[in-house]
Amino acid sequence: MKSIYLTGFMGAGKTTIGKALGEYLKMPVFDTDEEIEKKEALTISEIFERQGEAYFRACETRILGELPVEDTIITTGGGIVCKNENRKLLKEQGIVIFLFASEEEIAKRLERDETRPLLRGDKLERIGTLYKERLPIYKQAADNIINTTGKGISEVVKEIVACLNLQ
Ligand SMILES: Nc1ncnc2c1ncn2[C@@H]1O[C@H](COP(=O)(O)OP(=O)(O)OP(=O)(O)O)[C@@H](O)[C@H]1O
Ligand SMILES: O=C(O)C1=C[C@@H](O)[C@@H](O)[C@H](O)C1
Ligand SMILES: [Mg+2]
Repeated sequence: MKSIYLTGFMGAGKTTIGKALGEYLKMPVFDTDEEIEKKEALTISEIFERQGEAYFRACETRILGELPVEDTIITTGGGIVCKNENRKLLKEQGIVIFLFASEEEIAKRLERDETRPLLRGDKLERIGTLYKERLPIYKQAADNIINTTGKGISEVVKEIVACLNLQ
């Protein structure tokens, strides 16, 4: 089977759901953010501060080209779909599942988070701007959309399994 890519906004639950899905399906899971942090030996925030966003985006494209394209779950960074080159790689290499959550739910989930560099400053304003910009891109790049709003992790995992006909 082609690899499964989870996409969506920061806080959509890609990393959390991906790990649970991997356990459920007994499949290996890679998270592009975690892989980049390991490779660079820096946190995402440090990469943004020291090398800038453009460098981080180049790391994302490189890692997409290196991760397995079969029988693997790949949880992506929230901005991976912003580059046309990345959207092409996702479409060619795997099944793309967009984890949707409402803007209000995202704001609630990330209320106390300070790790995401793009949300520094007025967090609600940053979420609002990026959310509106990106929502059509996530939709356009997706093979399947799962609404996670108000749902628990195991419920979302079961919906993904059902939509992939893997049960
Ligand atoms: N379905 C859910 N219900 C409630 N909380 C959730 C759900 N999914 C994730 N969360 C919580 O939201 C927060 C962000 O989740 P997570 O880190 O998995 O998001 P992400 O999509 O990987 O974000 P990023 O794009 O920044 O990597 C975590 O605290 C997680 O526990
Ligand atoms: O939405 C984004 O652009 C980001 C999401 C995170 O997963 C990280 O990749 C980083 O914080 C940038
Ligand atoms: Mg994540």
